[in-house]
Amino acid sequence: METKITVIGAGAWGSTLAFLAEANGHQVRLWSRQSSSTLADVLADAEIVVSAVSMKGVRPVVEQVKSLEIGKQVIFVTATKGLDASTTCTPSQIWQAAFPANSVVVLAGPNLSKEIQAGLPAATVVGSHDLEAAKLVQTVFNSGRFRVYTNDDPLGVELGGTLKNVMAIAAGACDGLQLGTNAKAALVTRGLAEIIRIGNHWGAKTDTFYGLSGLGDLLATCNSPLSRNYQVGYGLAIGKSLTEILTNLEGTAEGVNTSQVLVHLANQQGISVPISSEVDRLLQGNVTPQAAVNSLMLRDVKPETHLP
Ligand SMILES: NC(=O)C1=CN([C@@H]2O[C@H](COP(=O)(O)OP(=O)(O)OC[C@H]3O[C@@H](n4cnc5c(N)ncnc54)[C@H](O)[C@@H]3O)[C@@H](O)[C@H]2O)C=CC1
Ligand SMILES: O=C(CO)COP(=O)(O)O
Repeated sequence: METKITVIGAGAWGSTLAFLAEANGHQVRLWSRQSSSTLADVLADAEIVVSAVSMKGVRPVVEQVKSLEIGKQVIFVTATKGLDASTTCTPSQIWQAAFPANSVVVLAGPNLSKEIQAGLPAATVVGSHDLEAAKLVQTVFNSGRFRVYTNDDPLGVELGGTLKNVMAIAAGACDGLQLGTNAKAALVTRGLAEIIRIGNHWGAKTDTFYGLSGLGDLLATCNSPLSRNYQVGYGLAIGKSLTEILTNLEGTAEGVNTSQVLVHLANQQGISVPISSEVDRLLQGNVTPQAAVNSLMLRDVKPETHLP
């Protein structure tokens, strides 16, 4: 059945999601700030609204959409991976607060857009408290090149995709410093433990982080030079400045903002986040990449668990 879909945000990810839905025979409208049509035009009679703007655009876009007449049956799908700098909310929390009567679905997974655009196979997760809405979104995007799973823990799906960006910066730095495969494996494994610790504290399920949107996305972005977050860490480790890296970066590296918001929140709430703290210090220019490694290696010894 053909569904009317509007994708907001025509960056790398929004364009890819629009392409995938269109390839499945749906009627897709792609909107960006540069579009000649208004948001009101492209949202008229939309059944599914997909938001793929970067984190800084979420609140302004939500405010614009809120000023329009949106029916309760419209499903919102959020594909942004970040935390709001001023409120620390996740994108789905912002959408749900603005549209309490609508279903909100989170889409996240190991989805480097350039690989998907090149026709390579990938899988993703759609998480929602409304499983019927998640199933509809699953059928809209699922295909032989893009396998879509459902999940009933949207917060876990969203936090997996968001927090791994911080670890991808660390992994890029690890490779930039040429620390080897053992170090990288240790970093990614302890990075997952840190993500689970934070996620549990905020109410997400442990199991979700072992899925595609957690471990899956962590593996993809920590191992691929296509990841913008990885590129940030790599660049810092080979001596580039953050300003220089971000100026030349193709698109958005959400982990830069996420690290800051996350570490601030974790300190307030007493959650132990050693890797994220070193990433944040590195991004702020308060530690060298090698000193950050030393600091992590020389922490007090402890049992192997995701608990603090
Ligand atoms: N590129 C990728 O491989 C993937 C990206 N993501 C996530 O999707 C989000 C977008 O990523 P990309 O498309 O790669 O970034 P991008 O930098 O290519 O595009 C960002 C888009 O957001 C729009 N935007 C920003 N502020 C706005 C505002 N105030 N109003 C309206 N639009 C605004 C920009 O115009 C642009 O179209 C990020 O949160 C990213 O983490 C998720 C999965 C894969
Ligand atoms: O989230 C992504 C892949 O799943 C994209 O990663 P980057 O934002 O680091 O490029």
